[in-house]
This record gives sequence, C-alpha cells and structure tokens, in this order.
Amino acid sequence: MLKLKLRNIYFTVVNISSNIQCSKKINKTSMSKNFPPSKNGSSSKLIAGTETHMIKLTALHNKKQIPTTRTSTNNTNTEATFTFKLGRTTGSDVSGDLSVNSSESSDPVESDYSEKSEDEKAQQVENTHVSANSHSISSVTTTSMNNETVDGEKDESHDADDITNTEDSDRSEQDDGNDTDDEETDNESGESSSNLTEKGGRKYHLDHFQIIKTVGTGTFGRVCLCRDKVSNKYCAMKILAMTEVIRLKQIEHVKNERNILREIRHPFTISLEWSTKDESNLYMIFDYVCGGELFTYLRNAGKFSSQTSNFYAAEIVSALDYLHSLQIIYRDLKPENLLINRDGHIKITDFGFAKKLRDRTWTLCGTPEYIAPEIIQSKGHNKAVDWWALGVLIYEMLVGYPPFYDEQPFGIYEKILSGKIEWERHMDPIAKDLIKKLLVNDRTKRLGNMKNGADDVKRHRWFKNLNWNDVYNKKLMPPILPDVHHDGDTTNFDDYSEMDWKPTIAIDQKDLKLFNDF
Ligand SMILES: Nc1ncnc2c1ncn2[C@@H]1O[C@H](COP(=O)(O)OP(=O)(O)OP(=O)(O)O)[C@@H](O)[C@H]1O
Repeated sequence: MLKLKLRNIYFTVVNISSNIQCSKKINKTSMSKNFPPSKNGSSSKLIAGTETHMIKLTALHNKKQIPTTRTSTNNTNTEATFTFKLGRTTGSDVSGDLSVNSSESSDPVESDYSEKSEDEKAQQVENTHVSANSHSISSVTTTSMNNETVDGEKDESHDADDITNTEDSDRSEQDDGNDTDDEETDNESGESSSNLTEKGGRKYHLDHFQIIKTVGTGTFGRVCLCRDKVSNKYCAMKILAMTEVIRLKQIEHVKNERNILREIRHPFTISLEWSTKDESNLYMIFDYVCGGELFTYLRNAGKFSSQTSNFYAAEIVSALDYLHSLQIIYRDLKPENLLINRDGHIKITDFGFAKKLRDRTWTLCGTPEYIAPEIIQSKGHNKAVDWWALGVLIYEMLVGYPPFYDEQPFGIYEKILSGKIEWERHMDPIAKDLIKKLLVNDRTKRLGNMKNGADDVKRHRWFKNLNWNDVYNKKLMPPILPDVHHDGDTTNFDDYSEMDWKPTIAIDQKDLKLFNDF
C-alpha cells in the first residue's frame, strides 16, 4: 500500500476558469497517508482567490513513511534544546536568546480568551494511551448537483443565513476594535516594573517567550513550542513572515484569523492568548496542544471505529454550531487541523481561512478533498461548506481516505461535482446515512444548512445517544489519550529542521502599514 502524505509541497496559482500557472516548491516534510493503491496521489491547499479567481495551491504531497517506532532521542525536547532570536536579525542568526525589538502591544482583552485549565492533568480514564507517532493504536471507545445557475444568482430556496447581497471580496469585514495601537505606550515604556496593565491584565512582551522547538510549519511561517517565562506555562507561537503574507496576498486572511480568534472561545477551538508584530513577523500565542494532529492518529490507525469517529465528529459539530452562531465559517476542516489535547479532546486550529460572514463569500479556498461543490463552481458559499467538509471528514475517519480522491486537484473537483461516492460494504449504515445527507451537492438540501441549522445534524440517529451538553462539557470519554509525559512534550509532532529559519527581513514602513490593525 502506497503511503503518501498530503501536505505542504506547495505550488502556486491555478486559475480555475482560464489561465493556469504553476510553480512548485517543497514546503515541508510531513506524515504518511494511507490511500488505496489506486488512490495514490496528491492533495493541495487553496490559499487565495476571489475576484481574479487566481488561487494558490499549497501542499502537494510529500512522502514519508510512518515511523514504526519512536526513537528515544527523537523529540525529547528540553528548554535548552533551542532558543531563537526573533525579530529583525542580520544574516541567518537563529540562535541565542529570544530578543525582540517589537511593536508589541499588551492586550488585556485577549487574556480573556485563554482557557483556564486546558493544560491540566489529563482526566483519569481507563483508556489506552497512544502516541501519535507510534504505529499501533488501540481505540477504546466509550461512549445531485447544485441548483444554482449563475455565479451569485439568487437561490430560490435560501436558508436564513444565505443572504444575497453584494459580492464580498474578502475584505476585512470586521473591525473588532483592536486596541493594539492604543496599548503601545505600555510597550514603549520598555520594561516597566510591572507585568500588569493599568486594567490589571497581563502585559505581554515578546521576550517573555522562550522558543523551544518547531512543532509545525505552514505556508508563511512556523509554529513553535515555547515557554512563557512569566507564567512558566508552555504555549505555541505561530510566527508569520509579513513578506510572505504580502507576497501570497494573504493579508486579509491573516487579519481575519487573528480577529476571529480574538472573538471566539469554545472548548474545542484553539485559544489565542496574545498577538503582536515586529517589523518582520506577525506573532500569535496559543495554548499548546501537546497531543498532535488527529491526522497522525488516523493514519496510524488506518481508520477509526464508528464510536471513535462519532466522538470526534460530535466535538466538531459542537464547535461548528458555535462558530456558525457567530456567523463565522471555518472553511478548513480536515484531520490536519484537528489537534488532540492532553485530555483527549479536540482543539480546532488554523483559522487562516475562517471568515466572519455577512453574506455569501466567494473566496476560493480550502483543501481540495474537502471543498464543497459550490466553492468549485464559484457560486458564493456560506456555512454549508463546513457541513460538507464534516461529511468528508466522517467518511475519511471511517474509511481511512477521503471520498473524493485523485492525483490531481482537477480530478478531485470532477469527482466532487459528479456526486458519486464509493461506499465500503461494511460501513455503519447510520453513519453512512449522515454522510449522504451532508455530502449533498445542493447546499439548500444539505443537513446543517436547512432551517433547523445544526440541530438537524445533532438530531441525526448517529448521534442519538449523545447529550450535547455533555459533549460541550467534555463529559464524553475520549477514545484516545495521547502519550504525553509533560505539558511541553513534543513527541507527538513531526521533527522539523531548525536550520531552515529564514533570515527575517524587515518590511518597509509602507508595507508595515498594511498590518496596522494587527
Ligand atoms: N496551538 C498549537 N499547539 C500545538 N501545535 C500547533 C498549534 N497550532 C498549530 N500547531 C501545529 O502547527 C501546524 C501548523 O499550524 P497552522 O495550520 O496554524 O499554520 P499555517 O501556517 O496556517 O499552516 P497552513 O499553511 O498549513 O495553513 C499545525 O498543523 C499543528 O501541527
């Protein structure tokens, strides 16, 4: 069986409707993907778009075998392992103490988003402890075509949220009253005697964070485990190079990401603690989710049982319901973006494509296997795309590979539009029924997007044994407990070279203004 990883070779620019330009770049190494022999291929991530329909495809796929054993030296990080210099550096200096001359701000509001007890000890459950990087996994379970005709044309049977209006060109649609600039005085005053703001909130500085190790890389930067020297807690720092963000025309997406993360607070979404920038990079500080990606567990297991899939699906439904209630569409649901916390519960990460919706949106983005037909057809899309992606995710958890698959993105799109799905003979028929109702090409008939919204999904028979309050309150027993030895354990993540940190380049003042409200 061919094992392929579907992320992060990254190639640029496809115009779906006319021109095609491609340039390839390998972006990172990653994990394996077990697909059926006939489905050995690729997948990509779409990262730009709208008016011109120019999209960038990140993540073709890189091959890497799943390690059969975890070496004892592998990933046994300590704080002394690496320290890095953030902010402007000369040359390729990647060592030394973290020292930043930044325009960082202190934002007490953001502290409110931090969940209090996410790094607490994992609950005592009699589950199998598994490592995301171990080969064996033992899951102990507990508990038609779109009817629109033209781009943007009004749909006869809109649901309440599918408002027709002017085209949204992915402008930043919200001003959340970011007080970054207001707070700069805290920062300019240098190392004040107190780490508290006048309002009593935490006054952050970049040099409070000691970078330990890279745990993930993305399109414009990387995510590192770091230690907050003030609270002594581990956290994750996402570092985005502004030059790359500008080059890939992702300014509004990055601002959306930060703004939405500041707005949300839910047990199954990542918590943004603080964000800032200097003259080179944007920084976001999150709680560190040490169990690794669901992707890794799924690839190691091959497929999940119906009960295991049901557990993860339920937590995602709870989160999607919450996000949609705030008119936020997530748009990037896939196992790579689902982290498992030490307690075995899900944390949805990467809100880079999330969007506060006032209308349908037209941006072509997502990951090919997971994008809904209406995105491919550029008809404007809404929260229904998340319910589609949930159908793809449940299928992938149960079967081991996504329902629409091809070596080339265009092949994937064709399969999505054809509406044909191959079903495994022994698939749980109730789960199959739910998937069928989610993978409906006509989004007006798609479960989750009709007049009862998420309630229709929650009431489906596959979830009939669930109490949704229990789901929200993390009372369901997780099927997998990650093998985690301490809060800063990185053994459930891939190893990333620390030698390829690019020298940071200060952007000029004109470009820096583009990020004024970050
Ligand atoms: N809070 C966190 N705790 C632990 N690991 C994290 C955290 N946030 C992100 N990661 C890891 O870093 C990876 C990259 O993060 P993320 O997807 O947010 O970056 P990105 O630049 O948006 O990536 P992409 O270009 O693929 O969208 C994740 O897949 C995950 O493995």
